[in-house]
Amino acid sequence: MSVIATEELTKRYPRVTALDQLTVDVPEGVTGLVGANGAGKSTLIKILLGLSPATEGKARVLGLDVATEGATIRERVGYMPEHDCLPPDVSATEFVMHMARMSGLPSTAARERTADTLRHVGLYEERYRPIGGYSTGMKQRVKLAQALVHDPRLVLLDEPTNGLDPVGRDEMLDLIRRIHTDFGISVFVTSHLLGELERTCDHVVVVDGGKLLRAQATKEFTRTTGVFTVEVDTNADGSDGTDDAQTALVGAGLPVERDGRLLHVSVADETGYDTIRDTIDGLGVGLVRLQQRRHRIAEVFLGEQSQAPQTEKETADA
Ligand SMILES: Nc1ncnc2c1ncn2[C@@H]1O[C@H](COP(=O)(O)OP(=O)(O)OP(=O)(O)O)[C@@H](O)[C@H]1O
Repeated sequence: MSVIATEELTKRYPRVTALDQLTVDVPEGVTGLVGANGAGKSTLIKILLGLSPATEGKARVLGLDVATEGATIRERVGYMPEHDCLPPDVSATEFVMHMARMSGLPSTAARERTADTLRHVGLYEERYRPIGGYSTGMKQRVKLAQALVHDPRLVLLDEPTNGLDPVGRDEMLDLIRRIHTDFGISVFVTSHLLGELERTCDHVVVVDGGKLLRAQATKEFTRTTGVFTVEVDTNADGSDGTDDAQTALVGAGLPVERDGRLLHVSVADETGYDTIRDTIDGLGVGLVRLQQRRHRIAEVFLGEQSQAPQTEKETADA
């Protein structure tokens, strides 16, 4: 069953069309919504929560119509906003407890759920300190906790890794994955980083300029290629075995591209794998790695997009 379904969804602001006839089905599981800044991701989330009306088209969340059933959607869905929105003077426990009570949980249940949820997101003793003194990573965890505290069926997370360092980002991505594996809650998470979604999501939806570019299972994006990566050990006399392996593979009729100690070997069919293995075996050199390459999501977009969402490398270079 779809947790989100839109049909020709359009949102026009006076000067810009933020969403342009977007039709997409989001299944249960973890789904990433990727697009460059301004692609329309936050606009879509606000429409899905029933907080902003669409100009044209329809959308349903958990089978509910966003135009008429916004309040029920917000009862059943958790939302983690992109921007800082936390009160600095209260503790995480007080804030998340307040949000739990606002969602209708009785006081004892709210207290228990608050403790469980803060533990799940990795906030322990710090949960009693005022939020104003928290690091960005801790604040992101509080925002995540308040989205989960009322045990929703679906959470919408808007750029949850924004402002985090690489370690913080990995921890957040791990937490997001576990929201689904541990609790069975579906996740719809936005990012402008393709690499993040590749690791975390079962499905990826790509938008550009408010239009749908692709919606696919992650494993279809990252399908295997006909290229094997080969790495060999040093020879018995201590010399690098890569030269010999390259010569032997080329001699066996296989096209080889060298990248330092790695040899990328293109094969036309299944017999190519056997040829590589037998050729290296014939050399008597140790095989360290023989691995079929998979497409990275970012590669799928090369040449396909005028303004591709950023890869992690592009962002790091910026
Ligand atoms: N309330 C608004 N009034 C006018 N234009 C808006 C409004 N909200 C968004 N826009 C415009 O709509 C487009 C899509 O914005 P949106 O915030 O949905 O993009 P986004 O993909 O979430 O990007 P970001 O990650 O930068 O927030 C942008 O051109 C933005 O300037």
